[in-house]
Amino acid sequence: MTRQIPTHPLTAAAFAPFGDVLDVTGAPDKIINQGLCGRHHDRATLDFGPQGRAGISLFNAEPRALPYRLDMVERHPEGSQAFIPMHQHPFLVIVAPDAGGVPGTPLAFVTDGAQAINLYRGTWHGVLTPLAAPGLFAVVDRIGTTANLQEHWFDAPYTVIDL
Ligand SMILES: NC(=O)N[C@@H](O)C(=O)O
Ligand code: NI
Repeated sequence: MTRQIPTHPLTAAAFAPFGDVLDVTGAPDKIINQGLCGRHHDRATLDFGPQGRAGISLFNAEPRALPYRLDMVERHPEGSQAFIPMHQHPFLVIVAPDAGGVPGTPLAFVTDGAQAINLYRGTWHGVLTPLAAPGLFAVVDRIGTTANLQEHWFDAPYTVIDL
């Protein structure tokens, strides 16, 4: 039996060491557009390093299912990476603390369908993992010509299971 990781509902507090959770649950910072829009202002710590710039890409990813086999996590040493769903389906978010240059034990979260995430620069994470179709996401991350990807393949896979 592989090592199992339970999923937990995504909360800003639990995710705080790894990145930002973006949602509109709290009061907006500003009411704009003649009172017809609440602006939840500047909610992510974006970072693209001295040799990068911000880019917006659209991902059309294959949905996965739980239990989910986790073989690898990666990180972007030169920039943050935000996953903004273009739908209202929950998606799987896997992160791991750094343990001296390699990932520690991963943690798994499931969003509530109305959350986006922004991974801090250098955070170990699983790749974008939808749990339903369409797996459409806007991704805000670093565009640059220098390397920005470090992968870590586990000696033995983990299995992410529904809590
Ligand atoms: N490689 C790529 O563009 N995406 C990954 O970084 C990911 O985290 O999904
Ligand atoms: Ni990534």
